[in-house]
Amino acid sequence: MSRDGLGAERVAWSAGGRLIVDGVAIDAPPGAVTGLLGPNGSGKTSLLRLLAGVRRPDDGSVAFDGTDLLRAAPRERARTLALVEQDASTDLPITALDAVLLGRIPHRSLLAGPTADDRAAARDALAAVEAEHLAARHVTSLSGGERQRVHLARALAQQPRLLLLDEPTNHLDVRAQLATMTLLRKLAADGVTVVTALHELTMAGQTCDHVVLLSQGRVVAAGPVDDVLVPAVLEPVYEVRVDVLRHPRTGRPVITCTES
Ligand SMILES: Nc1ncnc2c1ncn2[C@@H]1O[C@H](COP(=O)(O)OP(=O)(O)OP(=O)(O)O)[C@@H](O)[C@H]1O
Repeated sequence: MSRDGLGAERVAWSAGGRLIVDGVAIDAPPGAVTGLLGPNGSGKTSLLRLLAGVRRPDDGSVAFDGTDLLRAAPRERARTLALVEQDASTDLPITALDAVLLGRIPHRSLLAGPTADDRAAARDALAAVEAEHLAARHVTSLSGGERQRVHLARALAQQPRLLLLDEPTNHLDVRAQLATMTLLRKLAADGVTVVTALHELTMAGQTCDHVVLLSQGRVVAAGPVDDVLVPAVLEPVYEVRVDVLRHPRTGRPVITCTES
């Protein structure tokens, strides 16, 4: 496969005797933010873990910039992609700076400690998520939102070409949510391929270029936000009444949901 960005085909994974991810195909181009949407249990987290190589699919292929990610060595994969997991927890008694420095490991020789460049990259990553002030704090003492920023910083320090995120804003206050989505847009503008699971449909409408909508482990719609974030597509999947308004300044979709 030779196209740029992420290309997954026929990805399937079963667990507990059930097909959880059912023949999923995804195309996520570089320079774009692709949103992964779908109701609870539709398979977003499972799919992200398969794409990241945390789990191995039972079937299908996952390629990035023409390289087969499923066959890539773990270190090569860690230099290519970073996954920001939902509610990732760390019980290690390490500081936030040390947690972010973990993101530098794929970039240095196995036995070497962090270099001055690694420390600078880690501090830059903490600054990018407005968490410099947390550098010396133990991660176990951080709030949910603070921890979420540190996990994102760890992924940024990894300097991935493919960034996969699982609901990266679910613990963040409104300002931090907006800052995170602005950061994702900036990373995409710098050429990173960004794929993020989201629950907030309006946030997806304001931030994403493309969206992939999952239901019961299958892709039920994929394409530009204006094609997918429409009542005819969303209502049967979420089983709510959907109205799509236009944001007065951005012109992008604002989605309101009411009980059907
Ligand atoms: N290891 C597992 N064993 C059995 N079932 C699993 C396993 N992992 C996930 N599932 C099931 O697969 C389905 C999809 O789960 P997944 O976490 O991928 O959904 P999701 O779309 O991320 O959901 P949410 O929006 O609630 O985070 C769920 O029904 C879940 O219970």
